Amino acid sequence: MTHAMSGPVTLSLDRPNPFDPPRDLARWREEGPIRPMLYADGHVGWLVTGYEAARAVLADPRFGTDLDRLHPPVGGRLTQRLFAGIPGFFLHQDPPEHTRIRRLLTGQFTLRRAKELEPRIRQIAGELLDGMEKAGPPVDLVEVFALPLPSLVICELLGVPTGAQESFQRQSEVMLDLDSTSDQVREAVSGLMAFMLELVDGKRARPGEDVISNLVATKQLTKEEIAGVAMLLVVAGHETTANMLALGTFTLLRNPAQLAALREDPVRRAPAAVEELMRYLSIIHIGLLRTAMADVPIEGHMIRAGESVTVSLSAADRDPARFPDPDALDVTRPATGHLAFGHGVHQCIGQQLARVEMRVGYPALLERFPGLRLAVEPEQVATRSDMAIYGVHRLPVAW
Ligand code: HEM
Repeated sequence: MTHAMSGPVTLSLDRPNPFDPPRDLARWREEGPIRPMLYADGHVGWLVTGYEAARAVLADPRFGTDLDRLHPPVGGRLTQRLFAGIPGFFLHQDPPEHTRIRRLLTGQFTLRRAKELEPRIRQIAGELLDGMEKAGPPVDLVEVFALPLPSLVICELLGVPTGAQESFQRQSEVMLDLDSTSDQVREAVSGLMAFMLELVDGKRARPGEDVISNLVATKQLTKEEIAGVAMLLVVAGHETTANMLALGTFTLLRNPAQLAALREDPVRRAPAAVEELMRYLSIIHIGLLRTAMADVPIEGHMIRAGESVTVSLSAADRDPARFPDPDALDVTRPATGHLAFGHGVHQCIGQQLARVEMRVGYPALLERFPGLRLAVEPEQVATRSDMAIYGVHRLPVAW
């Protein structure tokens, strides 16, 4: 149904229900797939809420991701700005620069490569769960499992030597700590960058079988660019997977019928459940930011060169035109085609790895703790509605 649209809307990040997209998005999507929106700096850009329109924008090379041109839709600053100027940070580069770097990595992030890592991921998950069992209930699932799992996998991927893992984790912890100030994060970013530069030197001297050594071997990137790529992999692959593991577990614990369906055959049902949790939760909270680099007509609107566009993945992934009964969590539905990993040239390069981490992580957790439950009232679980990536700050659980 199409209603007459009023003036530009203002995006709220408030979620009346912790598992549903921010307020108003569903209503706005009903009114149309794209609409004018007031940005934090006072200029009027666009908000995309419909699935097809979201795909169209993300697939269109006339929309760019250059940090200098992006404007925050809400809040005073873009957290991404902390990474401005880091060479090799290709998430915020447009083709052909983006293509030059990304194509050197794609071969290392295939499904086959992710599957090869599966036994090691299973082992890491098992060891973390041993620690959790030993600690005894209650524990914070984020601290003991959801965050260290992707963190250790990234160490493995980048070939961070065992002795240096602690220093790496200390630096990335500050960077990812939600209570860190901008100054602390800035300091951690430069600390981690220094760590990465040293790591690249180490790999030049003693190559291994890891992403950094492989990038060094291509001889196509500078040392700084390789360190920047490594930095991006840490930033992009850490909090995202961690939040999916923790928020996904919270979601399952609050949907007992769905949890029971997954528990019936966790390993076989995990792949579909992971896709559905990805769709249902679509954790990139604000959405993906783009700037039009030319005039582009979309769904009857003309987006002018220079205007900002925010693509709300959480609204698109609940579009009833694409997913029947979209607000119902159904871990057995075919949810593929969701946009939670993005779409187009920037579509998540780590998606197969993230999938394996989740397909291993959820069943391992559920099988180890058949009585897993929240250790606090659900209302007491603090959600990250103030962060770029949605999730939970802590998830106290018992069993
Ligand atoms: C559940 C976990 C994850 C989610 C929800 C997620 C989501 C996303 C999304 C939506 C994008 C597109 C951003 C855009 O178009 O502006 C993206 C890009 C990216 N992701 Fe992921 N991601 C996850 C896990 C990972 C992992 C495990 C890694 C690597 C180890 C990773 C590395 C990257 C990189 C490097 C990019 C930039 C790609 C480019 O610009 O070409 N992600 N991710």
